[in-house]
Amino acid sequence: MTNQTSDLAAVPPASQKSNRGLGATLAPLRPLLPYALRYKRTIACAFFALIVAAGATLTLPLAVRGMIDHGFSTESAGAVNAYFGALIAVAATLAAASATRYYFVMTLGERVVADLRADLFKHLASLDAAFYDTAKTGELLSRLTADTTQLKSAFGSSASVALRNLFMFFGAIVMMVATSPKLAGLALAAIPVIVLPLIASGRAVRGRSRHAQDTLAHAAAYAGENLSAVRAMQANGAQASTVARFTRSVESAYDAAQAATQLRAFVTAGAILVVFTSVVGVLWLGAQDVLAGRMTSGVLSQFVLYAVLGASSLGELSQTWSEISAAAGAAGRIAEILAVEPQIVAPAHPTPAPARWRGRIVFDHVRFAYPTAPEKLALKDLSLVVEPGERVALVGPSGAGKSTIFSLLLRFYDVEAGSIALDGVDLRALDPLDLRAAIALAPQDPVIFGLTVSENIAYGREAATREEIIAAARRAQAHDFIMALPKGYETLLGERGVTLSGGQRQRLAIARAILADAPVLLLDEATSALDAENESLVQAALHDVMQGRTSLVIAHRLATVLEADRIVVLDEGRIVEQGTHASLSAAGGLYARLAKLQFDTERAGAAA
Ligand SMILES: Nc1ncnc2c1ncn2[C@@H]1O[C@H](COP(=O)(O)OP(=O)(O)OP(=O)(O)O)[C@@H](O)[C@H]1O
Repeated sequence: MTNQTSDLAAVPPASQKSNRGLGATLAPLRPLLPYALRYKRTIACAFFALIVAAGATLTLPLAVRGMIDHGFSTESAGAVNAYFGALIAVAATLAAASATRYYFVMTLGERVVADLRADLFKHLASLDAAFYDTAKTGELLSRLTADTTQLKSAFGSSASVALRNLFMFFGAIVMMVATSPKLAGLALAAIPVIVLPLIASGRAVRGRSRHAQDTLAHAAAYAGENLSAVRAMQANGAQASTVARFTRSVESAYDAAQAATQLRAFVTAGAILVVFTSVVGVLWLGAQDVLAGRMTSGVLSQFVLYAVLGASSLGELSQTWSEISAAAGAAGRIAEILAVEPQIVAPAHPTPAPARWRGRIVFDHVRFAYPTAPEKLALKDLSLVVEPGERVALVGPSGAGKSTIFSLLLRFYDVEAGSIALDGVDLRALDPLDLRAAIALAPQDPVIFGLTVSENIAYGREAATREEIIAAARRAQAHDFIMALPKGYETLLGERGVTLSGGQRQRLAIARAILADAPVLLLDEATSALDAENESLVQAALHDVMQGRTSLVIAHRLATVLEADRIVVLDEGRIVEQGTHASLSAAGGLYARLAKLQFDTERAGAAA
């Protein structure tokens, strides 16, 4: 199979859509709405708390005014206590409402993101081989984790901060008008002067920070890819160049972020200057009114407090706006993945699987090209019948199409022309789950998961009992080495556990296949030479697992081809010869040449 090469330069340019309006920016968040709407009660509680908190904040200036106008005068000394008491009450309400809002809003964010992550992974698991031929796992992982985390902050804190400030802003304006229509009119006239440049610069900031985010995501994907293949990187001596390339992309992410930060710094300075100049200007006018006796100092204080509340809400709004639009970007990326339709799905009315398959496989004039290389046929008009219980060895030079036969049988891809049938049922008429349950696969380099030995053997068959697992391991000649591991069947394998040798991994995969007890066995023999002991153990295990099953083996060993009922020789996507080892050797064709090359070396290797 081909490996996807990674290249930072090949990454598509960041989506630069900085000139979008409010609706367009928020549109990508819409698919997430159903997730939030599942929790209507939480939303209602958060909303209620939000209104109470905003209301409490807005009454503060009223209390302050009363305090200034009446609290300090000797004739109403008793009012002092009342006003201060009221202030405390307002503060207590504010505290309780803010805490409640925080709790419900954060809960909602966590809940929505947990649901979304689960759905996204379920969706990713359903996508087919063609999708993964081109997808970058690093980027998918970053969408599953980083993008959803960004959404959490949007759904949680940012949305609630934005809503609170929106409430506060309009509340403050209403109260300003109520306090002094004249001053309010003046202050409102200043708003466009403040807001318009803010909005314009906000767009620029957003564009730059999105660029920074995208650059960083690609750098992360690149790092992920290289770390997951760290041995290949080190073995090829590519450490220095990989590090240099990663450093370069991190630097360019820094530059992009720096550009956004600079712009934001200027915007902040400008905004503060304009806002405060306007407030001071209005205050000066108000002060004239107070001096002329047209207004009390308490009313002026109240007005100023509302103006400050309004202005700071506006400031916070502009800040959360950039966070929310970043989250909209993340939502857009997630929505893109959720929109990918799996190509290999069960038909509307799948043919039910029989209680027991016989295991007759028919390839009928199959033509197939991989979606990533549509012009290059991997199988050309291939026809092959494998009878129930027959053991067929597939032999052929590299790239002949042996693994492709396996992928098509497992229906990782659909054929372009012709058909494949199991016991007379076209694979496309079956539910892929039923089909795959009928097939056990032991690949050349079996994947060992970061689970215990017994969980690895029972992978995909969680219901298997301990006895069944041990019986399978015994038949696969794996029991003895497993018992020699530190914790036997409970030993943790994989990245954070014990590493197994090639022969041990093969036998574990064979145990997995035995436990699966499927009527069809697909086995890709390891090409790497095993030591004599492992070799004979693996052969014995294979002999056992092939009993009574239809077996297709990509054969690399003499012992395997000798044991096969039939050898099928493939070349360039076609069957060129069929027969037994003896007949094909005598025929002097491709098989004879391949066998001489490969098995002579094998004998020489065994003799050495
Ligand atoms: N995922 C893929 N995308 C595109 N082309 C592929 C893919 N996998 C295999 N091919 C191509 O299809 C052809 C058949 O490949 P296949 O892996 O079936 O050969 P093979 O006989 O199993 O070879 P080997 O013994 O080296 O594994 C080759 O030309 C290969 O480059």
